[in-house]
Amino acid sequence: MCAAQTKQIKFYNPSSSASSDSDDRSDVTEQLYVDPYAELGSSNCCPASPTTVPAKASLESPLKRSGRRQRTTSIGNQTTTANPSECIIRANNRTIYTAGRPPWYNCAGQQVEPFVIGICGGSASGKTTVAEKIIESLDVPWVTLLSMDCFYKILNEKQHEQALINEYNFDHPDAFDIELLLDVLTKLKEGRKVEVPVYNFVTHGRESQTKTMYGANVIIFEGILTFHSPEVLKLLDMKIFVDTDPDIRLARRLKRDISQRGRDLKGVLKQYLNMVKPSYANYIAPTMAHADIIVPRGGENKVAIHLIVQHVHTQLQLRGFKLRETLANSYKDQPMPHSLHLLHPTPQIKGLHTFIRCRNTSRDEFIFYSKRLIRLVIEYALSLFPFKTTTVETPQGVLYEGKRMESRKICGVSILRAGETMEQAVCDVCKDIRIGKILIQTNLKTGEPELYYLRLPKDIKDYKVILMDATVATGAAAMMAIRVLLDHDVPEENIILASLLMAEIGVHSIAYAFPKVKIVTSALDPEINSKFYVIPGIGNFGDRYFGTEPSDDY
Ligand SMILES: Nc1ncnc2c1ncn2[C@@H]1O[C@H](COP(=O)(O)OP(=O)(O)O)[C@@H](O)[C@H]1O
Ligand SMILES: Nc1ccn([C@@H]2O[C@H](COP(=O)(O)O)[C@@H](O)[C@H]2O)c(=O)n1
Repeated sequence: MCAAQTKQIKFYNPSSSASSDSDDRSDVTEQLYVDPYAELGSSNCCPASPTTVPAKASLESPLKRSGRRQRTTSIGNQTTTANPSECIIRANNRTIYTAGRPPWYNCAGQQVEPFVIGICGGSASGKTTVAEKIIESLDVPWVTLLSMDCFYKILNEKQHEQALINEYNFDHPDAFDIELLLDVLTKLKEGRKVEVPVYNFVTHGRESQTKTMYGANVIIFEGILTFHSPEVLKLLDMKIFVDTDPDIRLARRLKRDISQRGRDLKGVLKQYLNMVKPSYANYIAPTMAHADIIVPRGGENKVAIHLIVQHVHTQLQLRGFKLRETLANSYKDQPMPHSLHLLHPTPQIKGLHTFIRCRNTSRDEFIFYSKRLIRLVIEYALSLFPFKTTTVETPQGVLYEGKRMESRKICGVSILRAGETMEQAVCDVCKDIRIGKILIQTNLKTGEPELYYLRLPKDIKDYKVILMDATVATGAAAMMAIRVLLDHDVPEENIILASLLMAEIGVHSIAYAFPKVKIVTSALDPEINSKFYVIPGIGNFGDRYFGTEPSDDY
């Protein structure tokens, strides 16, 4: 194939490889993650499926079922997806699969601003290579690489003809759609969703599809004129200029443009001498003055990369990334929030808890008594939705003043896998309910929750949502799920979090970050242990319910 090279946004998540207990990931050493909402199938709703899928299937199947675990092609040293809508899964010649997205908000549930690094330098100076080296050494989850090339303007017919004979100046600032670029970068910095154009160097045009992208912990923005616009400069937290000898740049460019961008020797030289070289002198080299760091020799300059990485780590530390740990150590001895709705601890409720908490309870009994409790929790949750007064006539011809739920648009969203055990109850009590699923797993290396899979009704913002998880410890996973719902425009006050058992700390964390979310549970436990299990607790609810081997000691 003539390398129809598209430079596009890339998503990196190198840290989560160790965490994954799903999929055949023995060869996973570095993972890339694509926008969870757009890429992992947020648009479709699965019909109400009151299933209790066995644990392993439940964990493995979402990615496989969605058919998104696909290979990519590697062009030159670039990583490109065969189809831009697929996940990017190859880097450094190692096969990788989609991974989870770590928290993108702080303990208060607010978005944390990403750290934005701008990399500037002449064409083929090694900007992309430096960016990739930084990402490799950073070992930080959720890093995004965005190229300025995505923002080349769409050419008119005349300009396109000029481009084909190497007479269009792609190195002039006017060649870029700065307005769009500013809009995208600003939104990304705010953690908002953006559509980024995908550029094709062979056709000199944009691909028909765009790439959906959300904010990240670190965004690297690279391009020949990244320091040209004063507005863009203001968005950059760190500015790096890659300074490589012009002869080396020309040699690399010749090789690359001929092998990857469908050019010939004569054309590359003509474009270089008439436009690339003068533009470098006029517009690119002068912006070196804005740089915080100048990196001679590009990607091979290990000392410079090391210093950059150290600085980024310090900055990330300041932004606060240890969410679960922070949550676990907050809110000690605080009064319980008003948003908490605890089932009255009647002897019956206590009796059910006694069964499910006892370590000797058989699996059959555990399921039976859990289901009874779950049903009570769900009924209680439903009672918190708004009701209106209504009058009906009884068979005796007498009027009865009753209540009806104001809206029948209810959606149950389970946090997989334990939350899935609550779907049956919600389907039993709500006719025509929609069901969504969110798979969040803990990264065993970082201890943080990570978002792996998402399936929500397209119009979820119009629904009242019962978010279900069997147990809540620090509240980190529930917070992530709530954040996802908010990002899908579900009003906070329309969310009820329903859980069998919660740790007090988890209730505080959720209530502090999302005070309008109602929290319903059948029991509150006072503590969590160092592994973030609720104490006294029920053990690992998923393992006991699905009969799987304990995934960890608790
Ligand atoms: N230090 C290096 N030694 C040899 N080749 C390099 C080096 N850095 C980059 N290259 C090659 O030069 C070309 C341009 O590098 P790239 O990082 O894509 O530059 P830019 O993003 O500035 O255009 C690529 O083909 C890349 O493999
Ligand atoms: N249709 C196009 C668009 C851009 N170019 C050249 O690409 C260079 C920027 O990309 P780098 O990866 O080298 O930074 C720039 O110098 C343009 O001349 C092109 O040839 N055709």
